[in-house]
Amino acid sequence: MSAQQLITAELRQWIGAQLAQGCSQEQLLAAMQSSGWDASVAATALAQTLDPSLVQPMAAGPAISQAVRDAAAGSAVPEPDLSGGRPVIRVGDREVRVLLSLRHPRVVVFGGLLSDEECDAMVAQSEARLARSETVAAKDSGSEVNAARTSEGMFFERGENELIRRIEARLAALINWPVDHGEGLQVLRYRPGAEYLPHYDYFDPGMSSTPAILKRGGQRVGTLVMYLNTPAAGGATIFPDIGLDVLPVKGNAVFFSYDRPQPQTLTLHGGAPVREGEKWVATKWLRQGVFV
Ligand SMILES: O=C(O)CCC(=O)C(=O)O
Ligand SMILES: [Fe+2]
Repeated sequence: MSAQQLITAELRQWIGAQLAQGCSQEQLLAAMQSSGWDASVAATALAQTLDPSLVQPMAAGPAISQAVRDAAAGSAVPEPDLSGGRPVIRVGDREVRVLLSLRHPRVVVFGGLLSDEECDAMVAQSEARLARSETVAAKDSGSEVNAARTSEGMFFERGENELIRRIEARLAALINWPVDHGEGLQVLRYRPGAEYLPHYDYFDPGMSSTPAILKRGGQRVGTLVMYLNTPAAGGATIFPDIGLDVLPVKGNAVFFSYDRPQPQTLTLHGGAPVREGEKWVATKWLRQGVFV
């Protein structure tokens, strides 16, 4: 059955009544989803109720919030140009290998994105700052303690130094997404036993903190996790919905994108426990707009 067949006049009337009673667009979407409506059908029904002239959910209507439009239509996302079918993409001075390409969810594994020297330099530059962040976290009665993530992390400022600028320019060319739409690179160090439990990288539309976060560049729509070393054992980046494990190999990277902040993107992922040695990654998160 098509989405339009499901969206009856009665459904739109009911949505209208909920809105009239003061229910927010986001609350209504969440309520419809939890009672079994497909997220994009629910968002389309809501968009059409708010603006009955809508033929396509993409059409802009002044009364429709950005979150609802994204849920209905899907956002633009970063995407490497693999159209030539070549196993190697030239970005600037570097040849990056395409090791795996999956359409849904959109996942691409790259080989040789970073040189060994670039990986070592990022580890060296972040190590001192990780040590400092440990001290802060310990003093500050655990505000940074997150049981789901047992790694330690730090952020580079975007464009912070020559190395970071060079890598950011390469990533932007690789996935066709402007440098200024990216957050600063985050480096994580996992010691043996450390892991990152499965999560989504987009901001949960139902959380009260999300609207303020979205003001700084919109939703996250893509992630690139770069491996700065090769752990002796364990530490794969896992995608439980699709049973994919990406083994960390120094200089390689896994990219994935998500056009809406919803589980149907199948982008649930985590870092499996490191069994032996350390694991170092640098993550670049891509936003819809300019990240400030
Ligand atoms: O460490 C990994 O493999 C995953 C990291 C991750 O999910 C993130 O940085 O958002
Ligand atoms: Fe993540």
